[in-house]
Order: sequence, then structure tokens, then C-alpha cells
Amino acid sequence: MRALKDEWNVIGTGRSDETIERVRRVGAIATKDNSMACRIADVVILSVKPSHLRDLLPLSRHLEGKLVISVLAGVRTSMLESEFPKARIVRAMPNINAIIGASVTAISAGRSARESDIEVAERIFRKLGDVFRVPEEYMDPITALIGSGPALISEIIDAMLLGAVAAGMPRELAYEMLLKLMEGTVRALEETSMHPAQLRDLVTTPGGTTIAGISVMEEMRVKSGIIYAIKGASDRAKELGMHMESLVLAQT
Ligand SMILES: NC(=O)C1=CN([C@@H]2O[C@H](COP(=O)(O)OP(=O)(O)OC[C@H]3O[C@@H](n4cnc5c(N)ncnc54)[C@H](OP(=O)(O)O)[C@@H]3O)[C@@H](O)[C@H]2O)C=CC1
Ligand SMILES: O=C(O)[C@@H]1CCC=N1
Repeated sequence: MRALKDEWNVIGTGRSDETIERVRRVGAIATKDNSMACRIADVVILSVKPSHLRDLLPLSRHLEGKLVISVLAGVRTSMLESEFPKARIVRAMPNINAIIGASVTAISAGRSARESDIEVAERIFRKLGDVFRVPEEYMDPITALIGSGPALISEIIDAMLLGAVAAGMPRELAYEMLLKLMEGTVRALEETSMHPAQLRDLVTTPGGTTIAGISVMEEMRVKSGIIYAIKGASDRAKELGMHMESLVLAQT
């Protein structure tokens, strides 16, 4: 929100005093009145949990002619278009790295959105990092890979840290070196354009330490576990969207 404030007048809403206080702390206008915020705004960003979307449906009457950007996991533009028929819809999936301006955000246009709407969404999310325009059919896997990705990668880093401690390294030293390792590996892949398997093979001396580590990873099915983790998160995004659609249909 702080990054957006440099260029736009930002109003943040919430139901609790804590949220209002958080919005105020970043210097945006804070209110509990969603209707008023929607009436004033040119662009409305929906960022409640998918299960809370139903509470926002009555706002439809204030959204005529507005650009509505939804970051809700799993919720399809077609559904938002049927609930907010007079608004133009763009769907976005950012990630938590937005807190340091390093998000990767995917955006897809709904049928009602104009080119200029997608450009506005791009301008907004570019303030928070990199932006990719994608077909909406990729949004559920992107939610898994990019939206949930920082958590999955943090789990991997945490596991490697524990491994280093188990092998006898002091935690602080291991953590500092581990973060540099992550950064260096990403840069090596980017700058050489090597496939990860090529880089792995360069490190894997016959009969050496790396193959000993990889063998354990294979025995523990770590790689399959990660493949299924991404697939499972993507399936969950799809399930959340379908669940929302059935709840909304049941209500109308
Ligand atoms: N967390 C992440 O990394 C990512 C999340 N997303 C998506 O973003 C959305 C939000 O997720 P997340 O930030 O984790 O969830 P949080 O619960 O942390 O945030 C939701 C916010 O919505 C507010 N809120 C809920 N209901 C209303 C309402 N009726 N009117 C106004 N404000 C309301 C809540 O404040 P209060 O309770 O005070 O009302 C809270 O600040 C989800 O749909 C998720 O799928 C997408 C990408 C990444
Ligand atoms: O866990 C979630 O549902 C949200 C969506 C992407 C990241 N966090």
C-alpha cells in the first residue's frame, strides 16, 4: 500500500480496528465503509479471503463502470463478472514478496476488461515487483507456484537450515550462508541459462558428497513431494474457486 500511495490516492478498508490502524500506519485513508470507498474509487482491489467474498456482493451497485481487480485465490473472472455485471474485471495473483517490492504478479483480464484496464493493473502491480500477463487457465497453478511459493521455499530453506544444524553448524552462520547460497544459485541459473539438472550434474562428483545427499533426497521422495505440493496447492485453488461459486449460486 505504501508503494501505491506515491502515485495514487489509496483508501484501505477493513472491519476491525486493527486493520484500520494498519492501513493508517502506511499513510493511506482508512475506513470501515466499503460502500463509500467503492463509490469514491476508480479502481477497487478485492483482497478478502475467498470465503469472505459473499460479504462483498452487495457492493455490486457501487461498482458500475469501475475497474475491479481481484487477488482472491481460485475465484474466476467469469464468476466475478456475473456478480458484478457493471464492473470490468481483472484477476491478479501477487505474492508476499511485495512487502519488499519483489513480488511476481500474474494478471489475466476478464471478458469485460479493456486493454487500458490491464495496463492500469500492470502499473499498480509493477510498483510491487514484476508483472506477467497470463491466460486465466494458468491462474490456479500460478497461485500454487507464485502465490504459495514463498511459503514453500521458506519451508525448504528451514529444512536445509535444520540439516546444517544437525550436521554440526552453528545456526546463525548456517542461515547467513544459506541465504547467500540461494541467491547465488538463482543468479548462476539465470546468468548461464543452464537447466537446473545441468547445474546439478556439474556439482555431482562420482562417489562424492553431492550424490550422497541426492540419494537420500530420492530415498525420502523429496522431489516427488515437492511436485505433489505444487499440484496439491493448485488443486486447492481450483477447489476454493468452485466452492465459492457453489456458495454464491446457493445464495442467489
Ligand atoms: N497471503 C498471501 O500471500 C496471498 C494472498 N492472496 C489472496 O489475498 C486474499 C487475502 O489473503 P490474506 O491477505 O492472506 O488474508 P487476510 O485475512 O490476512 O486479509 C484479509 C483482509 O480483508 C479484510 N476484510 C475481510 N472482510 C472484509 C470486509 N467485509 N470488508 C473489508 N475488509 C474485509 C480483513 O480485515 P478485517 O478482518 O479487519 O475486516 C483483512 O485485512 C485472499 O483471497 C488470498 O487468496 C493472494 C496472493 C498471495
Ligand atoms: O494460501 C492461500 O490461500 C493464499 C493464496 C496464495 C498465497 N496465499
